[in-house]
Amino acid sequence: MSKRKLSRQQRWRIEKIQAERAKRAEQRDEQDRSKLAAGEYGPERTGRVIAHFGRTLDVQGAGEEIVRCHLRANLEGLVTGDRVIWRAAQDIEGNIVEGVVVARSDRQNVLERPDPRGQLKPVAANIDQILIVFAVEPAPHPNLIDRYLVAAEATGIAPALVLNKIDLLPEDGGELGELLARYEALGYPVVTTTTARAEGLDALLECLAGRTSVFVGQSGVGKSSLIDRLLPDESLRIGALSKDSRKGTHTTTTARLYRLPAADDAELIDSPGIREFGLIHLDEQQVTEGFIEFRDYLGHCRFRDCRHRQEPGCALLEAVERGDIHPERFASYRHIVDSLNET
Ligand SMILES: Nc1nc2c(ncn2[C@@H]2O[C@H](COP(=O)(O)OP(=O)(O)OP(=O)(O)O)[C@@H](O)[C@H]2O)c(=O)[nH]1
Ligand SMILES: [Zn+2]
Repeated sequence: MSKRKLSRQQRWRIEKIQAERAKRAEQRDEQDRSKLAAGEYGPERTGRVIAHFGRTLDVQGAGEEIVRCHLRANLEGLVTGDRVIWRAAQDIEGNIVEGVVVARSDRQNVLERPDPRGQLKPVAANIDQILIVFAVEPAPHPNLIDRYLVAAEATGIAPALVLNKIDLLPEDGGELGELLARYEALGYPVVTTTTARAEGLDALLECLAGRTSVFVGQSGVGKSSLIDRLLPDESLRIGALSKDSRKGTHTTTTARLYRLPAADDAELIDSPGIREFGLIHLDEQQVTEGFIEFRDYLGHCRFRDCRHRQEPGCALLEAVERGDIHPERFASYRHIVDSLNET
């Protein structure tokens, strides 16, 4: 009895909070509308979302300025990396004090991850490449690299492989050298790095230049260390935050975009959610198409519904037989497909 009463009370409270929140949003939107109508906001400008906190965003304009903006009520689901149209409010001296985002530009692509209820939610947009980081220690399992590659291929964002901790690599390159050569032969860019030497990041900087990248990869491979080295200047990182967002830094786990002026305006988007990206759920077709060297053969099996297991006339099995598809990649494909049914 008392339990029911309590839950009704709780429900009432939740409804009340939601109603208040909606009312506040409506009021702010009303204010924005009248300010926009009164010309209190300046002309439309383009910008990029570099961090977001609910309905509040940090937007970087064409210059270096970062402006705390809020959203028009009709705009939902903006994420870090989105390109937006915004308008600035200025104080009497002409300094931009805040802004309002009025529209979102079309996305080139979007990275998604499941929320706690298992529904896919966007976490970042307009990314040029996914850097899959692995290391000499802990040694990578080829399956895991393939899994990341498949997940990257499914997003349509170009993957590249980064082998870190090459200071721990034996002189002859060992097995990893062979593994890298295999991925290079498939056409994937491969970069080797170390945070232990001054010049260890040169190749990485080159690969980052002029583009927007995200780092993904298993724990302990050195993603944080690489990012620390790329953004050595603390102020550069904090520079990505406008004044009041600094207070709330630890309360947000959303993605953040960093600019690296030293590398031809390379951009990095980082967040714990993105780092776990390889572990998203995929279906069998996505996995099959995610092995890029299979693409030439798909559709050429004798049976249209071929599962590429032991069917006669399977174009993939024949390609493995001929040595056109590496047996380890094929084994890895099997392994990943089989694991789909376990989750
Ligand atoms: N020898 C060597 N060690 C490195 C290198 N880069 C990073 N490490 C070490 O590897 C360990 C893990 O590095 P992190 O940067 O925390 O790894 P991470 O990928 O960010 O891990 P998560 O935060 O768990 O995702 C640390 O002890 C680093 O000091 C490297 O190039 N060479
Ligand atoms: Zn087949």
